[in-house]
Amino acid sequence: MTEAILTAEGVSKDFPLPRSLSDRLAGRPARAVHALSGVTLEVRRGETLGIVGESGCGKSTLARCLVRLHEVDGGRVTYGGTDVATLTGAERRAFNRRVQMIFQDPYGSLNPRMTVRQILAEALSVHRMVPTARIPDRIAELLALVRLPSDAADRHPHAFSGGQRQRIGIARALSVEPEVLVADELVSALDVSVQAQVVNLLLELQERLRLTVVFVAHDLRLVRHISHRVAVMYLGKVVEVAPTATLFDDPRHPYTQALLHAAPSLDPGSRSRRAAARGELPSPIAPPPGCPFNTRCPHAFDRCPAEVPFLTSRGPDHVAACHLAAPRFESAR
Ligand SMILES: Nc1ncnc2c1ncn2[C@@H]1O[C@H](COP(=O)(O)OP(=O)(O)OP(=O)(O)O)[C@@H](O)[C@H]1O
Repeated sequence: MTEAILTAEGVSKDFPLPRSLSDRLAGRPARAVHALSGVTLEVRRGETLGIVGESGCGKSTLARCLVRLHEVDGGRVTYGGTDVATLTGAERRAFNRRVQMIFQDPYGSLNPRMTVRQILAEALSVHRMVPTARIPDRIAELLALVRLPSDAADRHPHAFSGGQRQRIGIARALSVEPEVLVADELVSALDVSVQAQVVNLLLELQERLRLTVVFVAHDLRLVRHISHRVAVMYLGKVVEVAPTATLFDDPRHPYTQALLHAAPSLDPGSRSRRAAARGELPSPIAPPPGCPFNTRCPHAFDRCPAEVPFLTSRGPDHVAACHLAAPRFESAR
């Protein structure tokens, strides 16, 4: 089995809510959005790990914790076995270089006043990736790597289409020779035809450069196409992780089953999305006790609201957090 390069171990992240005057006068305690509650997940060297789940389940928060854009409130994130919260100075800079995030919105992350050459030169110089004299050649190599023409270097981001801007974002991330790319909804804002091109480019780069990729998306078709393994999140928790084919052919968690059932048809023109399960998604401010899915689960029984299910083995490399047919005495992960 491949080594874990990046891990979340019991990671929790809360976002405190502003306390109103009436709350304070009434002595009501401060409340918070529990975006992540005890998330445990490993990212293995050289794999593409897909992370899926309904809007608001904590995918982006987890991605940001993995690259340390958020500090965690509980648990820890490790990189190469070291708690990333303990990294300072040169070690922190090395982590920032080796673990890169690519964002959904290239408008927001590419400086509109800089040319592509300036954007890439800045990334190359900040981390002193190549001698100054080598920068022009390296920029040409990076543009070729993401299949942009060499004259792209002297244009500004607004001169490009959405898909091309995402290629610039990928080139910038690759300029610092990362080990891990965390892509958060990389292609959600793009047209379906362009999505496939950018995802196929990422797939090719992942294999060619032996990158480790965390691919956060709500589009199950894309996740299935690109991922070696898939983690399913619900209300701030990971509820199932399995190799891609296993997850899609033999989902064990009732939430995963509902999510796959509700997925839009494989017709690429169809972007319709149904709710993944009956009933309302509970508020992450007050998640239900026990299994987070118990209020919507068609199989819930008395143990479900009473006891939090841990991830337990369901087959080779396959875990799910569900009391149904869960081996009772298996150790919690
Ligand atoms: N900076 C923040 N401040 C307050 N609440 C936040 C913040 N970031 C996320 N949240 C809340 O945390 C919860 C999880 O959000 P997150 O964006 O991680 O989910 P997501 O699965 O990525 O959703 P989406 O697919 O819509 O991006 C949501 O209830 C969200 O409103």
